[in-house]
Amino acid sequence: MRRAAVLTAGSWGTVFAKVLADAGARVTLFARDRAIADAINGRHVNPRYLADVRLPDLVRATSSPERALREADLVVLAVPSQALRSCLVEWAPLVGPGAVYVSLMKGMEAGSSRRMSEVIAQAAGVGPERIAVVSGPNLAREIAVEHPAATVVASASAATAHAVQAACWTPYLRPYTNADVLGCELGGAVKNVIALAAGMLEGMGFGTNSLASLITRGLAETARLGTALGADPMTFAGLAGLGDLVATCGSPLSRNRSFGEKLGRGMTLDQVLAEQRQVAEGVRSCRPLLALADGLGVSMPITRQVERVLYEGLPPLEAVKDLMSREPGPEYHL
Ligand SMILES: NC(=O)c1ccc[n+]([C@@H]2O[C@H](COP(=O)([O-])OP(=O)(O)OC[C@H]3O[C@@H](n4cnc5c(N)ncnc54)[C@H](O)[C@@H]3O)[C@@H](O)[C@H]2O)c1
Ligand SMILES: O=P(O)(O)OC[C@H](O)CO
Repeated sequence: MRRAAVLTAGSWGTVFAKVLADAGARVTLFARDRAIADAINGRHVNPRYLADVRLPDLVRATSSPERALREADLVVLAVPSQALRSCLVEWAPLVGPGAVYVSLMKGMEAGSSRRMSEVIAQAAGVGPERIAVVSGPNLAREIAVEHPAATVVASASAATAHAVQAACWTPYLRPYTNADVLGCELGGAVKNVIALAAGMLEGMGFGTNSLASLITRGLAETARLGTALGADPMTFAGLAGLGDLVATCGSPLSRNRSFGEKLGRGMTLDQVLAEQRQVAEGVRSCRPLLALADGLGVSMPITRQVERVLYEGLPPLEAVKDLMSREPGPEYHL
């Protein structure tokens, strides 16, 4: 039987712990708040993030990272992307030799523009064969109540990808493998920025044509950056690209979309941040993505406008006007 540690017990970590247990693993979920760990052990619910879904008996919780990581052969990481590096400074020395790291995160590190698998490799000092990334259209709430969905397990090592695939295959979650770690991670990070824009459109009262145009052109700029970095263009037509973009931009369950919707209704960045209880990764990933694009001379006009709304106070309607008034060009250009 596999032994998995999931760090931490936020929305997706808690639901993924359920997935792993439903697929047969013994799971220890690390909750920073001891009251959450006690509730999971006593009542099988996470009262903060998933109060109405019973977690399987195979999920146990602890507020000690050492206890969570002891004997784990899968180390599943679900923290806000900006916190990962400092978490690993504490956690990596507690991880056993040979354990596989699984990233559930969809963000880019501010300052370095590194992807989460790159942060893991660097901060934990492990090779790419010991790292996998799980990404796809996986709104935690829907997976929690077992609505059928698919996802991607990406790793540079086929053996690692297959092992993680087997570890999270349940009747309601169908994992596919992919060797393109870069493309899968970029798809997950950029879709959060595009979902902020989708929310803004909703907040401003625009309709389905606007949303479909945004999703399609958002995918175009994702693929432009990805291929310039060396990703497989096919990845962006898959679950971690188009699939996740459609799910996140279209669902009121998305934190990024909801965040954008508030901006679209006229709230400021600080006002929305003050209300936000869960992470909206696009807010902090926007600039590191643009830094990558600028370094390569890649155009990402939607991401650029989202950044201006977030950090320059540009009214969302002005951002739309700027996007629409650019010189029209061919649909496809690299
Ligand atoms: N929720 C989803 O539907 C979903 C689905 C797929 C991927 N993801 C990705 O998973 C990652 C985690 O998202 P989430 O939904 O679980 O977020 P969340 O906001 O629900 O939970 C974040 C968790 O991280 C912990 N945390 C916050 N700051 C921390 C810090 N400084 N150090 C250590 N732990 C800290 C919190 O205690 C909490 O347990 C994100 O990158 C997100 O994009 C989320
Ligand atoms: O709630 P969001 O916006 O972080 O999106 C959640 C997942 O990434 C959807 O696949």
